[in-house]
Amino acid sequence: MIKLYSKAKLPTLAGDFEIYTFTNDENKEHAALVRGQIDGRNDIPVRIHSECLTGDVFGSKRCDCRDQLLRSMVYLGKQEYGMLIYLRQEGRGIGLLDKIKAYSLQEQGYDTVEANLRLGLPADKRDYTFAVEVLNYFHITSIKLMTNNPSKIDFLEGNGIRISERIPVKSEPTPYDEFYLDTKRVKMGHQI
Ligand SMILES: Nc1nc2c(ncn2[C@@H]2O[C@H](COP(=O)(O)OP(=O)(O)OP(=O)(O)O)[C@@H](O)[C@H]2O)c(=O)[nH]1
Repeated sequence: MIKLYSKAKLPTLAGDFEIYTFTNDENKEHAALVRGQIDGRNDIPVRIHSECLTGDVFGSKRCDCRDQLLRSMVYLGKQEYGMLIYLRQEGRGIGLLDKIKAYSLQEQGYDTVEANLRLGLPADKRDYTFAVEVLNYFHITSIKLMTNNPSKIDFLEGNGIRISERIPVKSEPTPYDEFYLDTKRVKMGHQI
C-alpha cells in the first residue's frame, strides 16, 4: 500500500505542476507531477513514465525516453488537469547496472530484447502496481493514457483502471534509435 510522503509546488520549463512523492512497504519511492485539482476527476490525461537515467537525465540518443518525457510534460503543462507518474524502474525494471550490460551486448549486434534475454533477464520486468495505487489515491478509475505500449494498457485494465483513450506519444526517430524503435514495434507490439 502506498503512502503520500510529501508534496510541494513545482514550476517547470513545461508549466506549473505540484510534485507528490509516495512510498510503499518496500520503501520504494516514486513521484507524480500533478496538474490541477485531479482528485476524483476521471478521463484526465496521464503519462506513466519509467525511469531512464541515460535518456531522461543525460539525453542519450539510444532510446526515445527523454523525447517522450519532454513531449508528455509539454502536453500536460498545457492542460487544466493531468498527471505524470514517474516510476523508479530503470531499464524496464532490470536496473541501471544490467541495462548498461545490455547496452554492451547491443553493441555486439543483439537487439534490446535479445540483450536482456542473454543476461537471463526478462525483456520487460516492469510492474505498474504503484501507478495503479497512485490513481487509487486520487480516486481516479478511468484515464486517457499517454503511451504506445499495449502491455501498459493491459496491466492497467487488468487492475481496475479503464483506459478511455490512448494518446500516442510520438518521437522523431534518429539514426541512433531507429533500430531500437523498430524492435519495440516488431517484438514488443508498440504502436509507433
Ligand atoms: N533493458 C533495457 N531498458 C531500456 C533500454 N532502453 C531504454 N530502456 C528502458 O525502457 C524504459 C522505457 O520503456 P519504453 O519501452 O521506451 O517505453 P514504455 O514506457 O514502455 O512505453 P511508452 O509508454 O510508449 O513510452 C525505461 O525504464 C528505460 O530505462 C534498453 O536498451 N534496455
